[in-house]
Amino acid sequence: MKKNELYEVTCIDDTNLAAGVVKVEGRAVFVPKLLPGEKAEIRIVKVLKKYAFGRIEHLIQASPDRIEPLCAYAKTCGGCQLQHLRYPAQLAWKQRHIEALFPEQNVQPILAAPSFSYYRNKAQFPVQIRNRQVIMGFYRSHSNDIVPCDQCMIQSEEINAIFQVLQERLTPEMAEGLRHILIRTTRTHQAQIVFIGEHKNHWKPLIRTLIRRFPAIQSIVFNRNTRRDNVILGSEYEVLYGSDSVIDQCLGNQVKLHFKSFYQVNPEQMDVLYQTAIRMAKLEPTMDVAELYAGTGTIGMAVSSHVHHVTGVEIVPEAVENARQNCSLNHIENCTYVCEDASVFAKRMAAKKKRVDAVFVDPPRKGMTAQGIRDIVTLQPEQIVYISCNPQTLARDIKLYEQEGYECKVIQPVDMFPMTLHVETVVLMSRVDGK
Ligand SMILES: C[S@@+](CC[C@H](N)C(=O)[O-])C[C@H]1O[C@@H](n2cnc3c(N)ncnc32)[C@H](O)[C@@H]1O
Repeated sequence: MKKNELYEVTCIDDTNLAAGVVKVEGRAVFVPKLLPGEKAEIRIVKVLKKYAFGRIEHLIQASPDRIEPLCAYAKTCGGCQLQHLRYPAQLAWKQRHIEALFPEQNVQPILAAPSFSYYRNKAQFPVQIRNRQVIMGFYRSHSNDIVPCDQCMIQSEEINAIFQVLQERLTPEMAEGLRHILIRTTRTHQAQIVFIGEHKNHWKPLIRTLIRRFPAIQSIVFNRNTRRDNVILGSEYEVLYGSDSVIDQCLGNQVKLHFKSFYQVNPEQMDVLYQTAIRMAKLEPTMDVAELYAGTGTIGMAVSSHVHHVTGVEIVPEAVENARQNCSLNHIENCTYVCEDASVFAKRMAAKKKRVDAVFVDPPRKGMTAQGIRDIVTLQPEQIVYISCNPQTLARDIKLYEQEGYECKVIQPVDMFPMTLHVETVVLMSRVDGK
């Protein structure tokens, strides 16, 4: 097999990155977006020792699950990977991949999102200047090239509208030193814009236009980031209009959100996710609960009415401040928030012999460390509810919990991210008796 050769193939399987798998001369070839059962002519683009990569030249026989993507940029933009699949087929794809990762477990049918377009409340647009022109959009897959686009079909309509004005008005002088523009919108019709870059520019006329056109804007911030890595936000910032936060609503609670605080990106499915987690845990009014990786306290606040006390732990100081403010905004008196590493907190609580009946953990994509899991286990909670946005790290971590004396009762996938490969999963684990 050589680069550039053409082959007629039938797709026999697919990977968790939505690449079809075909066999050519006994060797596996991975072909992005080719679906199982499809016949296609493919061109070999890269040959390695044990496998190769190809791309679809033309489809000979398309799957009934295939559709023409709704988004004009689906072929070039790396943001969505499943636009070529009907929504029910996207759900089936996610279900199949989760079941393959957890073959022995009780995996429930995935909870579908009520809408598969315009659902996201936060976008981070990279900004570059090319040939004296400002380029904004999303990254091409596996690249730092920006695919310029004037709208995104998974971002909220408000984000698209603000983005369009920024595209019209942002001159190369204004964009000099800028790296990203973050836009966040809320269900309460508030909006926030964060200009992220090395230095401020003359943005006053642009800001005047934005706030005149969009009364929803409550917060415009400049965030200085001079780092050379791919971390988007820097530490220093200056409020240019309004405040550094917006206020949203989640399950009847007001949620103050600093621009540095994490918040779920699909608000409708956020409610479903948290309700699922609360329903799974058998909560009782006498229970003391820990909420690890708490963000702005959204889970803890929703849990608080079912239990005696919630202690939340979060490492980002602004999010901890939000969690505390959110409890006062909502007159919740049985939640306490601590700014600390989750596993240091667990170790400290175990040393104090603090009783914890149930633990909610919701770590970032990289999941937990083995030591973090051992530290949580030293608290010996009856139940652990693990919320994860990365099934691979979740599968790894569940094995560690099982080795530490917990059993996995139920796994509930929730589709938080239609059109993309990503999926959120809630798992209930309980302590095996006698350990
Ligand atoms: C996936 S978010 C979940 C936040 C929150 N539960 C929610 O649903 O909005 C993970 C959170 O963990 C926090 N975090 C990351 N590393 C941490 C650590 N070592 N200890 C405590 N919190 C951490 C992040 O700042 C982020 O707020």
